[in-house]
Amino acid sequence: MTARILDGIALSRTIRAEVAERAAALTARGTRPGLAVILVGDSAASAVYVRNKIRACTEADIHSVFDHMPADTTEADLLARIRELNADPAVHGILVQLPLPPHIDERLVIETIAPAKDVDGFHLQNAGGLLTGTPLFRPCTPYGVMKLLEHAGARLDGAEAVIVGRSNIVGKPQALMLMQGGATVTICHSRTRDLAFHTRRADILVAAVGRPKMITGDMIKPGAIVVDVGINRIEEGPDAGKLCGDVDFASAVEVAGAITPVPGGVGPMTIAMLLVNTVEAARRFAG
Ligand SMILES: Nc1nc2c(c(=O)[nH]1)N[C@@H](CN(C=O)c1ccc(C(=O)N[C@@H](CCC(=O)O)C(=O)O)cc1)CN2
Ligand SMILES: [Mg+2]
Repeated sequence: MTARILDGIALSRTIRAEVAERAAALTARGTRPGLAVILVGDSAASAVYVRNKIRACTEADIHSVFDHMPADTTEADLLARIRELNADPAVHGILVQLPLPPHIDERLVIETIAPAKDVDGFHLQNAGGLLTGTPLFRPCTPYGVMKLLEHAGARLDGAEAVIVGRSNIVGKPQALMLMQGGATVTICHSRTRDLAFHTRRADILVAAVGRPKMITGDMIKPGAIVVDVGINRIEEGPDAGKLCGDVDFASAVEVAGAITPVPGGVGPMTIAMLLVNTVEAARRFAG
């Protein structure tokens, strides 16, 4: 049996159209939603993601401010810019593209963003809010995964969910969201013994480990929903330059019940949920 493909491009389009309607309604009431995006340095991948975020804002008629700062920007200058944006009433969401150059303390940068404008959901107040069930904003990638699962009709209550990866921006918040949805959650990581033992038990398997094609079909329970968060560029061979996920799609698609592709799965949802959070920030600002 071949798995159903969970199309993140189609769902993200629907969500972005809804966001555009909400943004227009807020603008008509005097608050045009605004997002500030800061990119530090010259990473080609980050530049693509940031460009796509700005384009998505334009399409939804959300005001955007883009600051491209040089790679040698000092931490103090970056923090000063964030403080300016914190005070700017035309900006409701602030996003600093990660990763940052190594001389800048990522945690300090995130903690400098006003929690009410932290549309990435990375600030400690939002991370703590997610832990207790009341965040202002949820991190966009795991939030997008939840929307994909909802759209796929996935039953979370009582399901075995296994996440491979324990990052602050995907693995950990994903675990909390799935647990709050009623799933029994296991988080696997680089020190997990017998990874396949865990992944084969998963009704819902989320791969967010950053290792190309690491999850193969034999590691998947027949009929499982497989969500691939990985975005890896293939370095060599006939597919050099193409993207692949953390899941070996060719073998996984023969076993899973449903699966997200890479590209075209979780990635577009990340951007859609950023717009959702931005409009929500503006709605709260407008009261
Ligand atoms: N401040 C943040 N930094 C980073 C985040 C984040 O949510 N906030 N997440 C990732 C990168 N990311 C968003 O910033 C992101 C990555 C990939 C995609 C995407 O749409 N991918 C496409 C393929 C795009 C391509 O061709 O390269 C897909 O999967 O179809 C969107 C957002 C790290 N940094
Ligand atoms: Mg650093």
